[in-house]
Amino acid sequence: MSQNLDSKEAEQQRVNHIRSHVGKEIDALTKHDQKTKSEIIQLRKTFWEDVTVNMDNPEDAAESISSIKQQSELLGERERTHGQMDKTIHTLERLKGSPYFGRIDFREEGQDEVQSIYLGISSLLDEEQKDFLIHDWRAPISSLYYDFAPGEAYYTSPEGTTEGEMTKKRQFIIQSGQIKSMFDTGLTIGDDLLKEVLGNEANSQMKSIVATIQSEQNQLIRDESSRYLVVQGAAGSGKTSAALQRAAYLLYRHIDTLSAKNMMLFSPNPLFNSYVAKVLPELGEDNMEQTTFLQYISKRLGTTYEIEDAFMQTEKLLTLAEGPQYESEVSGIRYKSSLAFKKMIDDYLERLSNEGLLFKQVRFRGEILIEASRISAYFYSLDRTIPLNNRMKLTAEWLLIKLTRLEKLERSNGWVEDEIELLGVDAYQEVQKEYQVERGLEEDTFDEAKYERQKLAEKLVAKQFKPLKNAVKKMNFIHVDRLFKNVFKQSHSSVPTDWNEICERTLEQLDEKKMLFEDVTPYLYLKDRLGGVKANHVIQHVFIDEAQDYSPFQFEYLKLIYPAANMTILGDVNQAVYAQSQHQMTMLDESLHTDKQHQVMTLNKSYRSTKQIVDLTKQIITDGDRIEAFNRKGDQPLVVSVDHEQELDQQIIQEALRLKEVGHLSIAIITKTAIESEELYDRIKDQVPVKLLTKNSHEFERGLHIVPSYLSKGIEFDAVIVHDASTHVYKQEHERTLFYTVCTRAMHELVIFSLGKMTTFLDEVSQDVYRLVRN
Ligand SMILES: Nc1ncnc2c1ncn2[C@@H]1O[C@H](COP(=O)(O)OP(=O)(O)OP(=O)(O)O)[C@@H](O)[C@H]1O
Repeated sequence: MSQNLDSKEAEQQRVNHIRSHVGKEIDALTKHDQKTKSEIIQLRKTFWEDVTVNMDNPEDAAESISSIKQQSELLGERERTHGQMDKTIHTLERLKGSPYFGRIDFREEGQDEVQSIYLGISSLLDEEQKDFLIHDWRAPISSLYYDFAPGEAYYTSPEGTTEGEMTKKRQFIIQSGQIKSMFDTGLTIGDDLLKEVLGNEANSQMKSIVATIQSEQNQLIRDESSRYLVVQGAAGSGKTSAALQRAAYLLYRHIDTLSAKNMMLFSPNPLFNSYVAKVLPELGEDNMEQTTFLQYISKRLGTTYEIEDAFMQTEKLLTLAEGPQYESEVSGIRYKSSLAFKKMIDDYLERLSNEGLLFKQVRFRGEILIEASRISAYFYSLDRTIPLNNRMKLTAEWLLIKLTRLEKLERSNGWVEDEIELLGVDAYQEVQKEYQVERGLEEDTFDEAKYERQKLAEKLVAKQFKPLKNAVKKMNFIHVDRLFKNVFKQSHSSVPTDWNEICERTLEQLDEKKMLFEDVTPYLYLKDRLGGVKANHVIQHVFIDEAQDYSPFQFEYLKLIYPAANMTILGDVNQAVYAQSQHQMTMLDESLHTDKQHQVMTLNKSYRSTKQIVDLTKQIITDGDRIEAFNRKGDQPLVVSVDHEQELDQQIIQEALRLKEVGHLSIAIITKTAIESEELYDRIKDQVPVKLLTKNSHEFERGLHIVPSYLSKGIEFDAVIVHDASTHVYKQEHERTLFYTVCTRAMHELVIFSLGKMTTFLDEVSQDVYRLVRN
């Protein structure tokens, strides 16, 4: 299509041409897809007719298995094609509605011709499959759009760096195939478009930012220079958004080797999981696997312990009054999250390598089959130069051989005979069938009754030994629980001053089969180092959002369980709300990321909130000067002080109704703790339609919500009402980050209430940036 495309009419014609092209592709693909679908239905219907099943002898059985395999491979292949086609049709449909969002004209150095490049969520070739009608936003050349204003520009690709001149940069808003607006810009990404996007009301689900990615975000999205990319970004700077775009970028770049199944996102809570769930599908990609640290550890720990989760821990600490108990609990949490504690466990493991390991007795039907001391003797008889976990594997193999021998002996024990008598008809029939098969092969040399007795005994004992063998395979013969307790019973070369109290509290909990959140990672670390790491080699890329909530110990542990993975680690030290991360080294700490494998980036520009909100929130934290607000205007935040609780409730309700009235679709009343949320909910639920969000909430819709502070992490609302920012609620220095996190959830309006005197965190904020109302 060579034409002068400067006018809106000409651009619209181009859009029409693309739409018709896409329409034809959709029709062709849909036809093809329908054919594939019918084939799948047919294959499923006739699956068993098309395979030959004959189990009469081993050769026939092998042939049958291969025939079933062939048939299921054929079906699998068709199903994959169908899935792929569905995905492509879906992407094409999106292209039909909005084919692209940007255009750049670029003249490569040494060339006369100016190329027009249109950027969309996926690439599209013309009829002859020669020229790109649309370039995928992730293509190397598309980087020009995000990184440069018109003028000299360059991009890098696997072939090297291409320099040239960008002669035009145009942005489009195209909806349902119509150009709603288009404008040329002299900037990197025009502020107008961004302003328009950011000015919209919040959605209950995050959207892709593909049309307005900022240059510094683009660096983050495309960086592949290191194994660990660490991003410290201010609240609302687009860390989560950019991380999801990055996932889409990596999937595009490594299409042959990387799929969504090879990626994992660790997010702060289940609510957040659903909040971000639409971004990748919107970009035409499958969602990666998502989990929270709690979900991961709960799966690993099973039900032996009642696990305290991070929310319970936070709730406990937030409700504890300042005093010695608080100090001592926090000190324990911090120590157990540190690399010093990891070193203590490493030293302990070193000692265990030579002595002190504890094993469980192997018991069967109430009797000891293998004494723990025998297992220990075997373990320590092995060559000590072999690493501990390998010796443990050898011990497990030895145990399995021993169990197999004992299983054979067990068959002639009296109980077996008794239980055979009690077996049902099915068991006898099964053995008789087997008898027929084997007799068929070996003629008449079989004594049927003897055969039956032997087989039944074999099966019966095998069934009962199976759990034992499985337990051995899972390394359950190691007494991890007692070994973990011993960490807190033994002396160590260097311990924190309040070590005795830490030990006492930990042992008390463990004895009650309760596991404190801060003990979970060290416990799993010890377990894995003893019994062999449960490493996941499938995951090639791990995204950790809200990384300020992870300790250095957790970082080391995640590296251990995802040994093949690169990591994108994103967070904001100013939003550290858990005890393990406040005024304490976190996974984000630069000192952990000094070698070549690590790349650290910083995002200081905040896009979520209006300039007026950022002007206030940046003054809450100590190093807020660095934060720059995107210039989007709104009302100054409102700070309202009231004297009585009932009055507070009424004013909150009125304010919520006002915010709704002015058109805000999602409004959150954020309390400090979950208890406060519940209490407030009970008090006002009959007066105003409101929903309560808890740690078990998996989704939220538009409307008015009450949510505790730490669950609002990572998400945003059109308007936020801070329930009570009085000095007795946000009082202690460590609650500053919590207060900052809460206030930064607001996009367009922020209202801060206080029952009585305001938190001192607001004393440091200039009164020019908010409106104060005293009742
Ligand atoms: N380049 C961009 N274009 C359009 N919107 C953007 C851009 N960058 C960020 N945003 C918007 O800003 C808001 C904040 O983004 P996001 O939640 O990714 O920030 P964050 O750094 O993860 O925030 P926090 O740490 O406070 O949770 C979102 O609404 C997002 O869509």
